[in-house]
Amino acid sequence: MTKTIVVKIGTSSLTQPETGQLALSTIATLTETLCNLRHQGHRVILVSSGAVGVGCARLGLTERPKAIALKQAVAAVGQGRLMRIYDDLFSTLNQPIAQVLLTRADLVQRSRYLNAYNTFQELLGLGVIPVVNENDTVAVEELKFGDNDTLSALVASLVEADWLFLLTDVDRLYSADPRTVPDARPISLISNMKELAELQIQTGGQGSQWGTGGMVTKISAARIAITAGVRTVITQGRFPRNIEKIIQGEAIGTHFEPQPEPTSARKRWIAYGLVPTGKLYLDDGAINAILQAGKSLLAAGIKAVEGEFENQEAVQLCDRNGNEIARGLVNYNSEDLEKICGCHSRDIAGILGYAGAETVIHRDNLVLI
Ligand SMILES: Nc1ncnc2c1ncn2[C@@H]1O[C@H](COP(=O)(O)OP(=O)(O)O)[C@@H](O)[C@H]1O
Ligand SMILES: N[C@@H](CCC(=O)OP(=O)(O)O)C(=O)O
Repeated sequence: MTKTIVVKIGTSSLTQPETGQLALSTIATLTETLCNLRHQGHRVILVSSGAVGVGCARLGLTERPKAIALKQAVAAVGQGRLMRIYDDLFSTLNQPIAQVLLTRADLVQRSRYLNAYNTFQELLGLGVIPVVNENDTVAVEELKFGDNDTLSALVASLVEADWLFLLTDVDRLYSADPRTVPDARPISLISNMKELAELQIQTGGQGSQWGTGGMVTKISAARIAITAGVRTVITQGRFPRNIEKIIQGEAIGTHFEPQPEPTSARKRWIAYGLVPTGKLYLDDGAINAILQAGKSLLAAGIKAVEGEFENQEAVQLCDRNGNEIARGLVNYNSEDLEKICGCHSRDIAGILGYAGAETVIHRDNLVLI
């Protein structure tokens, strides 16, 4: 049966750790593997990091740049070279590819989100393998994916993929960073997010020298993907042929089982496509009503409002300690919400001088995180 498969490869797998030079044999094997998957009839998307790493190698820089403008310039150098290499290898195997560079803003606006969806569908329908990266050269700090783990999960969610493979430089997820904790326990399967929370995995710092997010962004990417019904696997990039073995049922890497009933596409867009612009702190009654009874959020349950936002923007809903429990689209801007928080719905019109919505966030616009 045709499956949609998203494969993300990180800089740590694409380059030699010692020299920063490209790991050509890995890239070639990855290319062959993805072509095999295409021949088996699957729809394939590659999310490839490496623009900054390859740009650095080209320019003789020995460290990942920290200054934003320099990083953006280096990415512009590296992205072209990266695509040339992919195009050479895929063309040798007669496989057409396409470059798709996205920024966060492309997924925030509903019309652009749907446009991106349509473009992916066309490319996949044409038998093309889209090669996706963040458009690092133009991305502005406030509207960035920041790491390609998140980007790949959002792409997998957008196209409703069956599989997301996060290829990295460790063979799987461990209870702690195996580089610093040698007796860390390997984890093969995570059946749901509650189980993940109970495992209390330590993720340490930033990841490898050239990587961006480390393990923490892979775990949050897995969370986004499984909510969309995408089975997610963290496995080693050095052995791309394992992708085929995993699809055939071999227990390699760490598997995150997809949520049995995926959240609807619109709610996923609210939860992960949009960038929240404020926070609402809720009392225990409101938290219960949302979590247990699936109710809408009323002004009476809001203890405090943080940030500046307009009506219909996305906000985070938090407990008293600031832990996020849900996201939603607000029916009031932050200024009005400050005035009515803690108040009964019947008093809103009197306080604001107009009859607004009865709910602050209607349950159709509210998603549990
Ligand atoms: N709990 C953990 N299990 C496995 N690896 C971990 C864990 N915590 C941190 N890491 C580190 O995450 C690194 C991979 O992240 P990163 O360097 O960002 O890779 P990539 O470039 O593939 O995105 C590993 O090299 C490992 O040292
Ligand atoms: N967009 C950046 C990669 C960002 C990123 O997430 O890198 P990595 O942690 O190596 O997957 C680049 O192409 O260099």
